[in-house]
Order: sequence, then C-alpha cells, then structure tokens
Amino acid sequence: TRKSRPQRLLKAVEGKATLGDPQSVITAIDHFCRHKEWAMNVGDEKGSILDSLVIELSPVNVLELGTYCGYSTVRIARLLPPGARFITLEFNPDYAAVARQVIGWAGLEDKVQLVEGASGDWIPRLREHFGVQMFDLVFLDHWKDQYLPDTKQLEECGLIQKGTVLLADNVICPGTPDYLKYVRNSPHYDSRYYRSHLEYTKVEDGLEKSVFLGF
Ligand SMILES: Nc1ncnc2c1ncn2[C@@H]1O[C@H](/C=C/CNC(=O)c2cc([N+](=O)[O-])cc(O)c2O)[C@@H](O)[C@H]1O
Ligand SMILES: [Mg+2]
Repeated sequence: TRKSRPQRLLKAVEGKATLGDPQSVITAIDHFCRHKEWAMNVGDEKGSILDSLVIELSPVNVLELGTYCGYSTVRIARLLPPGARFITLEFNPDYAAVARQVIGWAGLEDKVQLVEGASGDWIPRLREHFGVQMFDLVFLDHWKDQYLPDTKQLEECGLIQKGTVLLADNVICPGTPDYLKYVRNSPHYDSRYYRSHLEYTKVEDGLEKSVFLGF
C-alpha cells in the first residue's frame, strides 16, 4: 500500500539528515514540507519563536500535546537543559511510530518520553505514573477543540501551577477560539500573542503564550 505522508516525511529525513544531528532533521523536514508536501509541523518560522521561548524558559518539566511526526518534539528536546523531563502525547499509533524514528534520527530518544495515548486519558495519570508534580512548559498542538478541555484538566490535576507557561500553536489558523477567549479573559493567565504565519505559507497564524499566575 502507498506510504502515508508521515512515512514519506520520515523517508526524507532518512535520506537527507545526519544521524544524531537534530538541526539536520529539522532542516530536512522543513525542506520536504516546503518543496515536496505540506505537513502540519509548527515549521521554521513559528519554530524559531518556540526555540527562543524554550531557551528563555529553560524548562525542567515539559509536556507536548500532539506529537504528530515529532518535528516540534525535536525542536524542543534539543534545547532542554540536562536532567529535564519531556513527555509528549500522541494517540495515533502510525504517527507515534514515525515520531519515534524521527526523534531517534535526531539522537534525542533519551530526552523524550513519547506516550502513545489520548491526552484525556493520560493527563490524570501523569503525576502518579511519571512522578511529575507540575509542568514548566506545555506546548499545545493537537486537535484544536481539545486545547481548552485539556487545559482545564491540567489545572484540575494540579499540573499547571504558578509560573507554568502554556504555548499554543494555531490560535489563528486553523484557530482555537474558545481556548483563546479563556486564556485572554481569565484573571489567572497573563497571555500574549506572537504573530507569525501558518507553517510554510503566507497565511497569518501565531503562537499564544499564557503564563499561569496562580489561583
Ligand atoms: N487528544 C489527543 N491526545 C493525543 N494526541 C492527539 C490528541 N488529539 C490529536 N492528537 C494528535 O495530535 C496531532 C493533531 C494535530 C492537529 N493539528 C492540526 O489540525 C493543524 C492543522 C493545521 N492546518 O490545517 O493548517 C496547521 C497546524 O499547525 C496544525 O497543528 C495528530 O498527530 C493527532 O493524532
Ligand atoms: Mg500546529
């Protein structure tokens, strides 16, 4: 059967990237998506904003919702301080399989725990299963209607505490209106929009950074 797009993306990484070199994996995926087939990675433009926020935050505990092919996983993991803990959730087994190989090509498998499962099932179990008390950074990039319910569940489970930074992709395109309204109107979040473009296009999109101020 014909390979899926994630499998074709992985082939592009294997053909172009250098094993153990995260930047070459990022470059290979961006080249593939810009010149061969568009794919819903955060991309190089928004990725640079993501990089600067990760560097500035130097987070110890990181959660990513929606691994997909592992592009943003590699971007984040390559910048984490030693000893940091990074959990990424992906419920599609085919995407998870591709992401594991992409992360492996970058040589970052020891920095990342890819959990195959749905955020709704796993968020309540992260504390007891992984011994994580709270997250310094949460990157939201999964189904857009899941951003708000998952954020509320993270709050209820105490995994979002004073200082936690939520970073949400696609708040303009495809858009996450209910999430955006929540973080921008809540007195418990200090929210800021980083204007950019939808990956590999000229369409407007951006990242919303929301700092939890405590209850
Ligand atoms: N509850 C859950 N738990 C675990 N994994 C889950 C999940 N819900 C979705 N996922 C996974 O997260 C990814 C979905 C991304 C949706 N992005 C998008 O739909 C998207 C679309 C465009 N676009 O259309 O231009 C641009 C973008 O940057 C985008 O991120 C997929 O890999 C999916 O399997
Ligand atoms: Mg996205």
